Amino acid sequence: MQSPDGLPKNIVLIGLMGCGKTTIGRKLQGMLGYPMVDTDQLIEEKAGMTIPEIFARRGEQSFRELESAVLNELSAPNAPRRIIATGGGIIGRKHNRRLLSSLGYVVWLQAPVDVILQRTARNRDRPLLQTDNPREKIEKLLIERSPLYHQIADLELETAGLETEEIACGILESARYHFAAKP
Ligand SMILES: Nc1ncnc2c1ncn2[C@@H]1O[C@H](COP(=O)(O)OP(=O)(O)O)[C@@H](O)[C@H]1O
Ligand SMILES: O=C(O)C1=C[C@@H](OP(=O)(O)O)[C@@H](O)[C@H](O)C1
Ligand SMILES: [Mg+2]
Repeated sequence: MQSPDGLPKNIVLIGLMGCGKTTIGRKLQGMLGYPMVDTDQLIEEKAGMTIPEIFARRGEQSFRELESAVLNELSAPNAPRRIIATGGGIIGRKHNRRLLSSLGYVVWLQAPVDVILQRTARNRDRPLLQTDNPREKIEKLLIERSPLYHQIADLELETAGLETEEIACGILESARYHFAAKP
């Protein structure tokens, strides 16, 4: 499929909490002029609760079920082109990884643990980090999840020290090159 902006498919943002998926997704929406969706926001709409409320009242497994359901919906045939920001744990399930890969150009946003800690300390809306030792939790998740992010990433991008504008421009340039090489 050809497209005038050189991006025939969705852009999918993956990576650990605090790497900037939601922020960069919004930036790309402003630059590309087509909609961005965030799986976390769709989950909250579906559940009628915030993410901390879902974790507290129903537990993480229930959150993961909702996450998979939302991803299935985004994968419907003939769904419009979008920028898709995901939650950091969406890659845990094999079926989710398969869907994400087929949805489009998958970008793994990265940041060092110190930067993640700094960025995520600004609010309390990430239940997995509401522990006595969030650093330990981030390090553990990074070890567990990095191979899974790597499995499906078309692009791996270090974000520390970069402005959001630079990151978004870098993604667009790489995506266009990717689709030009593999139409
Ligand atoms: N490149 C960046 N430079 C500085 N701060 C950033 C950058 N990307 C994201 N942030 C900040 O980090 C925090 C977490 O970003 P967010 O987009 O919510 O991450 P994610 O969706 O991956 O969890 C936000 O406060 C955001 O403004
Ligand atoms: O890493 C995770 O398992 C999670 C990441 C969060 O999204 P962000 O990565 O956007 O913070 C959110 O989906 C939920 O709190 C669980
Ligand atoms: Mg987010």
